[in-house]
Amino acid sequence: MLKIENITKTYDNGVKALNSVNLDIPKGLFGLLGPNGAGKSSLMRTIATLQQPDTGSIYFDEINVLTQPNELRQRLGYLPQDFGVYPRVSAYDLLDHLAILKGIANKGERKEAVNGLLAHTNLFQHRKKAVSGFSGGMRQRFGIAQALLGDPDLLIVDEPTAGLDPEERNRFHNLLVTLGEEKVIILSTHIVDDVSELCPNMAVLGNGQILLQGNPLDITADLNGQIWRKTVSIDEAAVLENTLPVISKRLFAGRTVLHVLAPDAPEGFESTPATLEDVYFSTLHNSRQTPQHNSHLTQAA
Ligand SMILES: Nc1ncnc2c1ncn2[C@@H]1O[C@H](COP(=O)(O)OP(=O)(O)OP(=O)(O)O)[C@@H](O)[C@H]1O
Repeated sequence: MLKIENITKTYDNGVKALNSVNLDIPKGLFGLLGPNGAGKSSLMRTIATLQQPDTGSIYFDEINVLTQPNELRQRLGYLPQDFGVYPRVSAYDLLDHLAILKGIANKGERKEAVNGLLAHTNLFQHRKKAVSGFSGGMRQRFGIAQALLGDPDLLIVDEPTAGLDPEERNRFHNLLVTLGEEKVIILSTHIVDDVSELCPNMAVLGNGQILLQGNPLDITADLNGQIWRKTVSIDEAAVLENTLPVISKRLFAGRTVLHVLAPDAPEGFESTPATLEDVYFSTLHNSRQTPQHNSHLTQAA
């Protein structure tokens, strides 16, 4: 269990990236969802002991993450958002090199670990190819392979599926689900489907604050009966946006589909089942309307 309490971080330029963040993260896949600039990477880097917060504490089981960073690193695997190491050396050699850096000194043990991880991430048949020639999906799977060196029980993956094609994304999801059976995995993303497909627990981070947390099914069910849909022209959408609480606007077959959050149906709108995307957009919408009252949106996990 990872316990995050009252984490706050203001950078030297005055940006308050994290504002009293509290989270309890159990074993399994945990989705941390938020728009660009919400503070996800700041939180991931703090948990990964790469930067210190101004206030607060983080415990992973009995380890005090902020005062015992080396102990945490022994149990941590991290795939950063900008894992940019793609040299012209083979996947096997690069992973072997990273295994040495991770402290796996014994040659036989290292060979077993490296081959095992390449097989686990479906890269064994590509082990002799240069990582620089890998596709986006293969690179991300290689990134996971390096994060899994030393068999960590806390795994942090920051925006891992951005830029992957649907097949690669699916394969990557299946890999995460298998790993989630025995580890705490934090998946930081701005892609709602990543969370709805994978995570039994999640939180929404906006403007450095936890706006909502819980089980995706439960928090989605809470909105049922309050989401209304209408397909309109672009001009009509602009008018309705000024008069109704529109939480999302997306294109479908060249037309605009509006979703509105309201207790009763606005004229011409029909009921539609709530989705996690509705939850996400309505949470962000509400926090923008009343930024000073964000705390009332937080639900118990
Ligand atoms: N080292 C830094 N120095 C100053 N400001 C920073 C630094 N790192 C991040 N920020 C700012 O802190 C805020 C949160 O950024 P962060 O990268 O944590 O968000 P994010 O949710 O991961 O978004 P993204 O997906 O765009 O990276 C942003 O306003 C960003 O510009």
